[in-house]
Amino acid sequence: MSVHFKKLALIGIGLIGSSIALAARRQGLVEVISIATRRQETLDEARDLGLGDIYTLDATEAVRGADLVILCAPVGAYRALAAAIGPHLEQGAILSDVGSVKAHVVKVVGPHVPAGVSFIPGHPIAGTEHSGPAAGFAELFAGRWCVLTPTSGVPQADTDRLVAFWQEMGSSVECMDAAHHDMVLAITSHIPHLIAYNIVGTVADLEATTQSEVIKFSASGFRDFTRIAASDPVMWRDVFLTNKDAVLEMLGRFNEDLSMLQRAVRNGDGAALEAMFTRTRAIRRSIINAGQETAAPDFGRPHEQPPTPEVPLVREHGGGDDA
Ligand SMILES: NC(=O)c1ccc[n+]([C@@H]2O[C@H](COP(=O)([O-])OP(=O)(O)OC[C@H]3O[C@@H](n4cnc5c(N)ncnc54)[C@H](O)[C@@H]3O)[C@@H](O)[C@H]2O)c1
Ligand SMILES: O=C(O)C(=O)C[C@]1(C(=O)O)C=C[C@@H](O)C=C1
Repeated sequence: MSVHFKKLALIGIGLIGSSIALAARRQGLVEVISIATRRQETLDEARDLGLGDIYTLDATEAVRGADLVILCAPVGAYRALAAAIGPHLEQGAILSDVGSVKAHVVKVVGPHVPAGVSFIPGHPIAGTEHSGPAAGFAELFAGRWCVLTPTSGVPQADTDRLVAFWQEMGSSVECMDAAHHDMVLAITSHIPHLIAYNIVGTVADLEATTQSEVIKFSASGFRDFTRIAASDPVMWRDVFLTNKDAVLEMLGRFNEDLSMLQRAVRNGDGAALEAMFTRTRAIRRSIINAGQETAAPDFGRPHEQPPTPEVPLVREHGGGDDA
C-alpha cells in the first residue's frame, strides 16, 4: 500500500520524535513536518538539526492541517496535550502516539478525540538509553516491532495507512488490545528497567570505596544494567506511574521466582539453580533466532580499553520537559 501524508505533526521531539522525523523524511512518507515542543531550547535544537519544516511552541498550531499527528512526549504530558490539541485536529486526521504504555493513553487521550478523527495508539519497541532531539537516527525502527492498539470505530483503511507508515520505516507491525500490550511490555521492558534501576541504585548507595571498585571492575554483568539504568528518568517515572497494575502483577511473579532462587542458594540446591539457568539460556537463544539480538559475545563493549574518566553512575536528567 502506498503511504503518503501531507502534513505530519510531531508533538515532542526527543529520541523517538526525531527518529520518526528522520525516517519519514528519508522514506518520502510526508510532505511537511511540523514540530511542537514545550521548551524553546529543545525547539532550537530540533531546528538546528533540520528535523522539520515548521517549529512552534504551540501544539495547537502544529496540528493545524495535519493528516497525521503523533504524540512523542513522556506519557505524563499526554492528558494536557490531548485536551489542548483535541479541538484543533483536522477532520479525517489520524492521531497516534509512541508511548510505552497503552491503556492509560487510551483513557486520558480518548475523551479528547473528536468524531471524525481516527485515534490509533502505537508503541515502537525500539529505543536506546539516550534522549533529546540529537539522539534520534533514521534506522532506529528497522527490524523492530511496532505495536498498534486501534480504538473501536476506527476505519480499517486508517489502521492500514498507519501500519504501512511504520512498515516503510522498517518495522514489523502487530495490532493488539491495549491491556494485553501493557501486560506483555511490563515483563519484557518495564520490569527489566526497574531491576536495572534497583541494582544500580544499590551501588549508588554503597560507601565510596566500594562504589569506586564497582566502577573499576564494571566490565561484568553489572555494566549491562548501567546502560538500561541510564535511561531517561522522566519517561520511566511516567511508565511506572501509568502501568502500575501490570507492573505490580509481574513484579509479584518476579519476587516469587527470586525467593525460589534465594532458597536454592541458601540450601546449596545446585539442581534447582542449573535447571533455572538452562531454561533462561533457551530464552536468549530464541531471541537471537527471532533476529531481535545478535549472538556477538562482545556486543556493546569497546575494543580498546581506555581508562574510564569520572562517569556519573546515573546520567543526569536531560530528557522530557515535564519534570
Ligand atoms: N526511549 C525509548 O527507548 C522509547 C522507546 C519507545 C517509546 N518511547 C516513548 O516515547 C515517548 C518519548 O520518549 P523519548 O525517548 O523520545 O523521550 P525524550 O526525553 O528523548 O523526548 C521527549 C520530548 O518530549 C518533549 N516534551 C516533554 N513534555 C512536553 C510537553 N508537555 N509538550 C510538548 N513536548 C513535550 C520534550 O521536548 C522532549 O524532547 C515516551 O512516551 C516514551 O514512553 C520511548
Ligand atoms: O534498548 C533500550 O534501551 C530500551 O530500553 C528500549 C525499550 C525496551 O525496553 O526495549 C525501552 C522502552 C520502550 O518503550 C521500548 C523499547
